[in-house]
Amino acid sequence: MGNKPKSKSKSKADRKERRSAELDEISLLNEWIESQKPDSSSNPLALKPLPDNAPVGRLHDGSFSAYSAATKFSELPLSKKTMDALKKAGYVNMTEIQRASLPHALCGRDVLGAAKTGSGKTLAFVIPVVEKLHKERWGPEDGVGSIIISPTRELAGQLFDVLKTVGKFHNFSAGLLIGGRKDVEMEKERVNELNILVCTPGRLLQHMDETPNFECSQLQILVLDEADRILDVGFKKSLNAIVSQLPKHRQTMLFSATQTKSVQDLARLSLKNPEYISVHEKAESATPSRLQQTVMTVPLDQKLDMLWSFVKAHLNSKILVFLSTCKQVKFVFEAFKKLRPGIPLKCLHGRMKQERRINIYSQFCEQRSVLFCTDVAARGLDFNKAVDWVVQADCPEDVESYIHRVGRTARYLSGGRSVLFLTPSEMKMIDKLKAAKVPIQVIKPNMKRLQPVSGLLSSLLVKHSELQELAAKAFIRYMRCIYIQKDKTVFDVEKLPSDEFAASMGLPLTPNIRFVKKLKGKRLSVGESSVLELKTSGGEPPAETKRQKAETNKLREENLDLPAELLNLNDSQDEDVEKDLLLSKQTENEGIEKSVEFGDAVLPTRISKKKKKLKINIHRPVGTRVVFDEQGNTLPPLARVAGANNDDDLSLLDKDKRDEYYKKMREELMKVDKVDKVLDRQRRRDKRVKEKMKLKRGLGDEEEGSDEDLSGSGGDEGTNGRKPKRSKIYFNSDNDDDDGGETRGKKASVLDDSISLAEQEALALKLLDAMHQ
Ligand SMILES: Nc1ncnc2c1ncn2[C@@H]1O[C@H](COP(=O)(O)OP(=O)(O)OP(=O)(O)O)[C@@H](O)[C@H]1O
Repeated sequence: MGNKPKSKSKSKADRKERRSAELDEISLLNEWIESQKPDSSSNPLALKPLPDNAPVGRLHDGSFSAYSAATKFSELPLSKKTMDALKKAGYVNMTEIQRASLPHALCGRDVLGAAKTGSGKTLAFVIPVVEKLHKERWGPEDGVGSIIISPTRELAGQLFDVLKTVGKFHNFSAGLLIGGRKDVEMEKERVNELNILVCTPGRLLQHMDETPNFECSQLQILVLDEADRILDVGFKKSLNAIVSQLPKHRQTMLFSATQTKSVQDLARLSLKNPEYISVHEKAESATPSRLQQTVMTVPLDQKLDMLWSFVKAHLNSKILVFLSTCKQVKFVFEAFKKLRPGIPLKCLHGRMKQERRINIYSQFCEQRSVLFCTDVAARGLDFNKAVDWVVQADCPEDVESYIHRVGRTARYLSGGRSVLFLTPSEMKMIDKLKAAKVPIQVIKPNMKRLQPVSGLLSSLLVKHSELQELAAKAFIRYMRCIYIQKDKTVFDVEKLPSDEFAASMGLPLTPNIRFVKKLKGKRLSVGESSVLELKTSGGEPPAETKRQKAETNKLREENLDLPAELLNLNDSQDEDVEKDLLLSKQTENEGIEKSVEFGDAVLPTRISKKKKKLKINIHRPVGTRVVFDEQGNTLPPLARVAGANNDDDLSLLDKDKRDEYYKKMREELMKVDKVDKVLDRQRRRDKRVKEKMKLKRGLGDEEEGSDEDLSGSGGDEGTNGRKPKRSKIYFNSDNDDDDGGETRGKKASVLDDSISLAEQEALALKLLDAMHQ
């Protein structure tokens, strides 16, 4: 007891001491930052440039110098708490991007950081985020001080982990806000208490729109990881909406391996004289030097054979396989899984439930396996540094996409390998990669070792109808994806051998691809001479016609306004991307309708060919009713009820006639309603009578101790004075409907004895006939 006050005062003194040390540290940091401010006497906006390779450093007397060549974190003006956390995590030496950007970021400047994949960009922005709040002595009551935005949920989760590592000894509260999590209500209750948010754009916007009192007016730092992707058209609307709710006076940092320099983009974020730090701009290659990259030509109809052979030849590796659409990922995963290659297979795409996505992601981090994925896994993910191979089975949509995909291997100091499959019509991609300083080696596959898989797939598809459906959908989505690609010098859907491709997937017939037919039709209608002209001039692939281009652009715009993952374009990104949050009801419906038009993923069986296809107008306003006639033609609303046809459009009738018509309709409906009510009463009365009779019969049986055993399971169950099972009573009583309430025994005998099997069959056929008429 006596010791208590003593220890209390001791701990109080300790706290006081720690606090004063912290304040000293903060004032030292502020001093340093002050010393870094632009010279106000000359040009107030000019930034003091740091010389190459000369970030700040800590001098022997403990003060900071702007221009000493710091290579270790310990030489930076960082708080002790951050330093301790970095030390604990084993981070000692800085990577190039960290050395170059941290000094700028720590003194509050806006930063545009670019560095190769796997080079440590995450720490380059997480450290300043934590340090800024520490310096401002941020507390729980101060609300949201920093926001880090990521394009995908998995990446957001990963960034959150790094934040937890760096902020381990700080007292900030941080939250991971991503779509697909069910606890949004709980999130809403607690989000106002958070100091640092790591989020995807959709979820952040949801909180901005829906959470009472949620505000970010005190925001100090905004970070966009994979900035070029977030500034892309797919996130345009949500990002604009987010930025409009943030204070203009803040520090903003953008990081990516493929950084944007677009003035428009930067203007959208109101960056103030940002420091553009691109540490590898002068490097020989745009990709990590420890990455061996190869490319080979694979005809489309041999792609699956090649992929299967590759997987079979690398059973002890961790392999990431990129495909362009969710449906393909699903199909290849399901089909290969059934063929049991001898290595665990997994799949990851944006249409999976969030929980499963997280599980798959962490399983793949731990286990040697093959992960089939869309571009949802292309950016930022750091699968425990140990992916051996990145296989791009489908060509990426552009060079940036390629760089991010291959960047999932050869991270930090480790090595890795990648292979890109290109169809003969996509070979232009090689020139583009080389022009962007991607050192890629063209190799020839050893065809002798190719293990054809198409035959196996055919028999699988015969056995599993759901797989056949999936194959058809995957086929159509792939063709559609090529059709809407922007870069027509690489992607030309007309050059693809569609029949052979369908056959290689094991499909018995080529699914109907309406948009390709349309395209071909249009090409022909342009006139042979102009097509010939285009073909002969200069060996370049024929350019798009104006109309075609307009159509493709329209499709892309319509599609890209929605999150790409939702549309399965390249399914990129969260594509998440936050489909449930970003879409207004209208766009959501439009998306569905569009997929009706594109995705007629029906196997062209004889039956479906005969059917006349329904034409659904995708541009009709949401909520309008469409009525189809027997042939599948659309009729004006209520026309069917009125017995009207297309020519007799109600909208053309004048007001009086229309009113009269509606009056007549109302009267008719009231009559029908009356009849319905009478019938319903009758039906209910019958039911009650039947139930009463059943009950009576049941009691009678019990009283009589009937030996009758309808279950046919022997006398014991029926004769022990026990009540027969209710289900049995109901089974027999159903037949009472036809019989007008005859006794159970009699009914049973009617069914069993009085009609022969042949008679029963004839009766059933008659009934069926009557139903079809
Ligand atoms: N200073 C460091 N010392 C040791 N390891 C580091 C250091 N900085 C980063 N790393 C490690 O390097 C790996 C890659 O880092 P990070 O994920 O930040 O790369 P990135 O540049 O953001 O890549 P991407 O462009 O693909 O998003 C991570 O495993 C990280 O832990």
